[in-house]
Amino acid sequence: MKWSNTSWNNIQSIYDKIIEMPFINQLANGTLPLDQFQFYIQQDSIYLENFGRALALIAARAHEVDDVLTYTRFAEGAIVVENALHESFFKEFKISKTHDVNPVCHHYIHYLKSTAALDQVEVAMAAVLPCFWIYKKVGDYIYENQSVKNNPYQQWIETYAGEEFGLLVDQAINCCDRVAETCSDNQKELMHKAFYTASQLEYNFWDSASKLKRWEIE
Ligand SMILES: Cc1ncc(CN)c(N)n1
Repeated sequence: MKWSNTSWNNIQSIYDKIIEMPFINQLANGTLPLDQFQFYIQQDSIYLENFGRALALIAARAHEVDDVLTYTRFAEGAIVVENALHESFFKEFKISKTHDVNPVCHHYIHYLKSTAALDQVEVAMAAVLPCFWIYKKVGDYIYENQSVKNNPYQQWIETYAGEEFGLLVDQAINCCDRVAETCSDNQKELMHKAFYTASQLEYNFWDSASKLKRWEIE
């Protein structure tokens, strides 16, 4: 079995919980409270910049030149393309920029950057994979189960359900499968663990937005 199939099987229960989350269901039917979406986009904008930095670190450390280019493009995509979408959300939903990073976003971005800087590069590739793959699956799930017209969050849905994003996701999955072939069983296990941890963080990221979760002490 491919590394990616085993890894997805390991996180299937997390994914099942994600698509049952009120945040995801309300995003799908357009009823997500505005303050939750605003909070999510504020944190996600911080997340994307740092996700881009983690991807650039992976690019610098990749063994194959093709992977250097691929992860450089991923980094550019996270900062330029996805963040451009956020810029339009900032205007449309009257969101103000913030530098206040909430606890989950803080944990997630520092987990990705430290993994990208210090762990084996194959493990870092596995750690960033849920950011692609889970968003694609969630985007597709929402797109296929849409029941409303004029959903205010339609642009978000179309970004992640779109073909363009799907091609990037396939590249990220294929890269992990290819590098996993060069790894020992122990290293592959570390890749699985990184994929699992980042998937837990994806769940927690949405959960923290639905609870508008800030630091207990500010
Ligand atoms: C937290 C998070 N994870 C993933 C994505 C999709 N790149 C995102 N925008 N935000």
